[in-house]
Amino acid sequence: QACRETKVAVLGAGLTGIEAAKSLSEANIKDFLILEYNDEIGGRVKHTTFGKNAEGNPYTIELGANWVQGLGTPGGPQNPIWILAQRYNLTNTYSDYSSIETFSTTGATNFTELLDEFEDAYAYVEQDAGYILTEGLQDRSFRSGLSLGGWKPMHDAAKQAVEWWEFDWEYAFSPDQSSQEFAIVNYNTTFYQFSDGNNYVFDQRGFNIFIKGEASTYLTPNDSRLLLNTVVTNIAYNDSKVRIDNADGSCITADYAICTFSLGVLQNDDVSFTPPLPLWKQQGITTFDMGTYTKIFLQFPTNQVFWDTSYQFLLYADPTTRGYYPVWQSLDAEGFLPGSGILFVTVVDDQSYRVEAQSDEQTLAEVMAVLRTMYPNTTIPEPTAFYYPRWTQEPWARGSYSNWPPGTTLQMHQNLRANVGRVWFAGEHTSPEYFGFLQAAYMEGQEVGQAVARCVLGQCVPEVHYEDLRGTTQPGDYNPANGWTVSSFLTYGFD
Ligand SMILES: Cc1cc2nc3c(=O)[nH]c(=O)nc-3n(C[C@H](O)[C@H](O)[C@H](O)COP(=O)(O)OP(=O)(O)OC[C@H]3O[C@@H](n4cnc5c(N)ncnc54)[C@H](O)[C@@H]3O)c2cc1C
Repeated sequence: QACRETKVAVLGAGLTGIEAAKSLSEANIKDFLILEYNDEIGGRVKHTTFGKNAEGNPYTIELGANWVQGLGTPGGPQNPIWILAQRYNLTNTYSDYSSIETFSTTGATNFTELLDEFEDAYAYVEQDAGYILTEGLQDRSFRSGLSLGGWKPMHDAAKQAVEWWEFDWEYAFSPDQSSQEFAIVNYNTTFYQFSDGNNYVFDQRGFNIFIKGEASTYLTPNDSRLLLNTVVTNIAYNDSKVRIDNADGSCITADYAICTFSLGVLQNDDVSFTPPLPLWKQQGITTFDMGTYTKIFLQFPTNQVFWDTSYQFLLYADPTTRGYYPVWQSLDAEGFLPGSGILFVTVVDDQSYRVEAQSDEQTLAEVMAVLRTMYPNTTIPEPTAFYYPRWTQEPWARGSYSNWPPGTTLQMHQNLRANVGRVWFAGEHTSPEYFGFLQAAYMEGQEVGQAVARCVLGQCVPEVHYEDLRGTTQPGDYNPANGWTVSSFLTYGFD
């Protein structure tokens, strides 16, 4: 069977793929095809309908990305996602992390003073990470830094909850499982460079409207270059061509491919490569971690809302299990969806795997038991709607977003990022600075589109990779060849 031919096959229509094809288009390369597993563009920016409003119509809730993280300051650099959020008029509200009520097994219990204690230790970790980076020292775990900074939660449930809120809730992994150096880099490049604000998006058209908007700047409605419902199964490559085979038996031949599949998809062999990827590339893929972040949504009868709706966040300290239904968010709050009766709780990592493996009924029973512990003297009704996604079970995502384990280097990451001949790789996971965030996908998409456009125009510059890894990164290696574009010590946006 003859394969459909194109110059560039863009694999995946998440933010990275849509930005990559936009860059190709801007370089006047219009001969590309975008192949996408799902029936719409947007990837991990994904919503569903949930519950009912007063008129009986469903609400839209975000299952994946929910915040614009790090906005911008006047005169300072702007987060490109914040610019797009404004361009496409996304409905959003500032998340006020000081609007938090804390709970233990005896109900509301104020332990917010522990937040300051954690932040004192965090200041130590920041400084230590700075030494590691500027002196070319060995990276360690974030836990090691926190302990040296005097933060030792041990068996203190409240401290464990505070640590989870301050760390796991962002990285989807514990401090033990995370790089000290690169967790700080990741925080600084977004929140010190742009600004320390997070705005929660609850646009009823869905957050992915901005990605569709970006696509519409170069794709016509029903553009024949966008192939939805197309599941890639194999990527074959040699010195002159790439061939893509799909589950429906169709195939594409291209001069170049841009693979934007998530780290989880690459790690789980959902897509095979012929020949198998070289060892250095496989090492890059297996070294980094794919996290899972699960939001569990409940809607209660609006006349029986039992929590204090003046708070945005509720933090529960479970006495035995760290990360057991710890952070609750109220959407029934001023500036969000008042009167909605919607509350959601987030779990990550091993707790996510656990709830993914059990039935909705089992999870609901656990969630309700926790709520009844948090509000011991209150009658709590059963919810009228209940829903959560199972991210690791989605063959097109296999988790939520990537993280760097302890002891990592920029060179290890460059092996995850670098092209293998005519196959280029990009996604949130290929950004060494903004990994996990939408801005990572945006910038890496643009970058890879420009790089492949140069190839098509006969000026190809392959990306560097490293056959031998030596365990540390020397200061001069923090350069664009390794994907490093801004200093992680910029402080435009922090007060
Ligand atoms: C639960 C959750 C919460 C998050 N919260 C935030 C947040 O608040 N703020 C923030 O900035 N970021 C957040 N993120 C991260 C953000 O969503 C990602 O960084 C970003 O969407 C990644 O874009 P991408 O294009 O790199 O990957 P993706 O969006 O995964 O795009 C890859 C595309 O490839 C397609 N694909 C995969 N396999 C195949 C195949 N075999 N064949 C064809 N197509 C395939 C997929 O369907 C997908 O559309 C969150 C993510 C999750 C999951």
